[in-house]
Amino acid sequence: CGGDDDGCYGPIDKVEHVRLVKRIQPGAPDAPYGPKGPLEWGQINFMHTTDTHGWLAGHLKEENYGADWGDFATFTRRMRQKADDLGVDFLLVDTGDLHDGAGLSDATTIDGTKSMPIFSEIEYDLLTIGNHELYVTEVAKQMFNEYAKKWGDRYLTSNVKVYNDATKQYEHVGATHRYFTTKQGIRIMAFGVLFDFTGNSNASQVIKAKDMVKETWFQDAIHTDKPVDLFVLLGHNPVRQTDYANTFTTVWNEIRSVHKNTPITIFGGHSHIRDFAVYDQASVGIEAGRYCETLGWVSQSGFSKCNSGYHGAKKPDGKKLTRKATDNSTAPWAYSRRYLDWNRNTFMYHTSSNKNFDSQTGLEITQEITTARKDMNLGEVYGCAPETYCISCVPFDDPKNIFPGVIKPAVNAIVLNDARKDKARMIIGNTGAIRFDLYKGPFTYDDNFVVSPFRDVFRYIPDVPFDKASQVLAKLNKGTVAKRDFASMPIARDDCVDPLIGALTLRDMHQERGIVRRQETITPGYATKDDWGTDGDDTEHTGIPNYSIPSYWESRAGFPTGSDPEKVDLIFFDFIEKYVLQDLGSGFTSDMVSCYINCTFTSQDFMLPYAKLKWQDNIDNCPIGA
Ligand SMILES: O=c1ccn([C@@H]2O[C@H](COP(=O)(O)O)[C@@H](O)[C@H]2O)c(=O)[nH]1
Ligand SMILES: [Zn+2]
Ligand SMILES: [Zn+2]
Repeated sequence: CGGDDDGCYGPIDKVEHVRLVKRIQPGAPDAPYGPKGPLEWGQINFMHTTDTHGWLAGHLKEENYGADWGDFATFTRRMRQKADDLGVDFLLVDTGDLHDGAGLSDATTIDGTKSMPIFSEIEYDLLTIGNHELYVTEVAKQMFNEYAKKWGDRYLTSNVKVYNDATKQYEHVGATHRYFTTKQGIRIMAFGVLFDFTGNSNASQVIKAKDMVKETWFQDAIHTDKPVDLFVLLGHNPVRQTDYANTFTTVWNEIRSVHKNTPITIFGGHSHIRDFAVYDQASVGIEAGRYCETLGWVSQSGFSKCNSGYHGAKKPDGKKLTRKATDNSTAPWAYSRRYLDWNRNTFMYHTSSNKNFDSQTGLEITQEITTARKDMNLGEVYGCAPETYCISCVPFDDPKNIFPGVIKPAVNAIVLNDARKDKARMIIGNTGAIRFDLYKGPFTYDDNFVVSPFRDVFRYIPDVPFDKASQVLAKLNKGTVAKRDFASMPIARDDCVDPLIGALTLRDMHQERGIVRRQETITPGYATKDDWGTDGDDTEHTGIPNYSIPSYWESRAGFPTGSDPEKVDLIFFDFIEKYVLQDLGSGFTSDMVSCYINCTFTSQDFMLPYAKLKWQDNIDNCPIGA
């Protein structure tokens, strides 16, 4: 086990490369199970990213999601070129949540200082803002002052304003909307709508969708005299209409009330799932998962000289799209959708690029990531985790679940105020603060942020009667704080083949050339079910078990043996302080709450000391395990 070549980490001084997993080379024997067939190109083609949360280095411990931002840059350039060759349109869209999930974005004093310049090297056509750009004032200002300016009218924040220190007013971060004509003549009106988010700092304002649609600029935009061939609705906003956070429907209804037949194509996010929802025969929406695991693909045809300004000449080798949004559609629009696994094998396959895949720009971006990771010591190993612990692949009380397996023992051991160490204590957190599974093997500085990226301060109320404190967890879990809907997370499914894709010929050709090499077994991963069924995943997977977990966890320490204490120190993240106080009930007020260790000790600070304390066995010879 001596470095990145054999798939293992070395000791600290050797871990300095971004490529902790092997680079997948064409035809390599361990290349992951590959895409099922070529993409169906339409007259307009979209690639979609969302909820990247700083994962620009790719998944260093999961080969199937191992491509980095440099590989992605190369892929997007090649796809754009391919679109030009086919004489069709290609638009690249991102729907926000750029921070909070990886060391590259979160290990700097202000989130994003290193990751955002790298993120913005991709030439997106349309972008919008996520809630994670609004929790922290400095981050909101960074978006307003730097990236909104850089992205100009491509950055659509229809219902989000940030306080401008110069004008002393709240102003839209980016543009409210964009009207533009594509290379091939499609005239688009686009909006970018964040769900009705309320957890933002006072540096920003989020206008509720129901109010936004009444605003003059919006009414003017949907009543424009200019011809609109296609509405594009992007948003950090779940596409599924039944999701508690969905406000696309409000905006969609307003557009539809004016434009009965104009197609509306939607790009969503926030719920971290792969999803595709059919709104009506002229409207579909896609959501491209999370954390640089998924790249969403939607293509659309049906534009003609009679119904649009389209003048493109789709070349005969592009496959004609035939799938309508609904079975009984009489509209001219046909679509395809696909969820691509984020790895080099996928990227090479879809660009038929074999050994020539890499581009100078892509390699330079990879190098920037490598340098940034090195400067930030992200590869530094703090311990050797003895097991893999997951958030939801086993039941919540299973020893291999990350909460009983790691988080509770870690806070019990590390979150301790010396002056109060003799007091019994209860620590309560929201499960949503723990963001990713922890893999057996080297636990790096980066992994600290991957597992627990937020700077949520541990606060407490001293000496809370145990009978009151012990009721809080159950009340929180019954309460109003919205729980993420995991309904369409990975599920097992039957084998399936998209009947409309004449894929095998080209695929076989690729296999002969060694671009894709199939493994004997299908690997675990996303097995998505959406409004069109189960044929959306570009690479088939067996699915991963997904157990529902409660919204909150609790851990107890320093309790007397065999009995309950009279009083406890009740410790919790400041992020949930409001709800804890509500559930404690009368007699408990915010002036009773103070920082537990100090006001800078946060949820970013307990995992590294725990790894140093508990996971030192095999530290110099620590293989990555399953
Ligand atoms: O300071 C924070 C901020 C957020 N959270 C958790 O994150 C989710 C929202 O994440 P999305 O990626 O937007 O879905 C929020 O519900 C919290 O669970 C946090 O714990 N601390
Ligand atoms: Zn997110
Ligand atoms: Zn979000």
